[in-house]
Amino acid sequence: MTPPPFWLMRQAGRYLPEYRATRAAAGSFLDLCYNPELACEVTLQPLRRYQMDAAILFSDILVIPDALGRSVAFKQGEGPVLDPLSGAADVEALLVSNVRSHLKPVLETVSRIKASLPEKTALIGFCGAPWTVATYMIEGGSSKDYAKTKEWAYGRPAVFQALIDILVEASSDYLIAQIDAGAEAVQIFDSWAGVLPEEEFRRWVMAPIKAMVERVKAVHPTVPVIGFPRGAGLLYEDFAREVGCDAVSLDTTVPLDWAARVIQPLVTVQGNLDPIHLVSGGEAMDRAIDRILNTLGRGPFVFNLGHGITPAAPPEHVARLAERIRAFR
Ligand SMILES: Cc1c2[nH]c(c1CCC(=O)O)Cc1[nH]c(c(CCC(=O)O)c1C)Cc1[nH]c(c(CCC(=O)O)c1C)Cc1[nH]c(c(C)c1CCC(=O)O)C2
Repeated sequence: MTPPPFWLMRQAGRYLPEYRATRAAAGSFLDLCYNPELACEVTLQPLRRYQMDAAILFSDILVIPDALGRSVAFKQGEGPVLDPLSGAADVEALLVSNVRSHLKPVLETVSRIKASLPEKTALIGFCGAPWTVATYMIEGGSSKDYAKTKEWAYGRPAVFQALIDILVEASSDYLIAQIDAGAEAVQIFDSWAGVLPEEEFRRWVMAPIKAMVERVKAVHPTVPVIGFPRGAGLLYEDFAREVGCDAVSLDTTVPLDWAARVIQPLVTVQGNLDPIHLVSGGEAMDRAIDRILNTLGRGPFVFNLGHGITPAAPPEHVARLAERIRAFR
């Protein structure tokens, strides 16, 4: 047995003092996302400490609404704040043709990272999935219940479909451009996939991601696509079977034995250490890491967290995690 490859969602971030220093020098969070030199620097920071097997582009899923002409801001302690879409007229006014030129700095960041990475380290590009990005655009930020977005999806499906179609096209083009610039795999983050009933999950999570995978594969057939339908529960199986992703990222709640038996025969699995184990550390973290390695580490597997690392994780716990994965035989 060789140790599985690993990287961590949000591996560049506030738990690292060097990130906080660069972030403070950059101005706003979006300024950092659009500054190729500094975005490349923060992408590489966690790799210098922990030598992950992959780097993930430093950016955010909300650069797409920003590129489409919606106002996006990140307020200290509040998370993202967007000017919420109010209806069909706002959807029609989205600046679809603006996306590639607006996101040029991000593509330059990709090229810079690629040029700085050793050959053996993979570069992962990413974007948000249409459903999750739509929730931010309609709610105007984070949400507890996604009520407005669901009202659009259930009660005004034609308008909602028009928005989803725009996001499918813009996001696939963006992923293709990231691959053109040097990304060697891409991940589609559907962080709020888990709040929908079955029928709507198929329509608003599975179908748009399937359309995106088809578009990306038409241009780059061999570049792996990782899907992350966080919270999909039992629907992880149909997602893995039907959407066309090469790998599926498992959230923290997915039972390991079930994943080994049902999902791993279909696709490569990635996951799923609870990020809070990285905060509490100690023997409980060690046991959780070992269970994941022992259950999933003998099949096609990438070690990761079940969601993004939190600012409270002590960097030495991440070092302990990296050591433990590398010691797996
Ligand atoms: C839902 C979502 C967002 N962004 C993202 C998602 C999907 C994954 C997930 O569910 O966590 C994805 C994302 N955001 C960021 C990355 C960078 C790459 C990485 O290291 O993984 C990635 C892949 C940087 C970031 N994106 C953000 C930060 C923190 C901003 C800061 O430094 O002040 C970072 C490092 C801001 C952000 N961006 C978003 C929120 C809700 C927030 C505020 C919450 C927070 O502050 O952690 C939207």
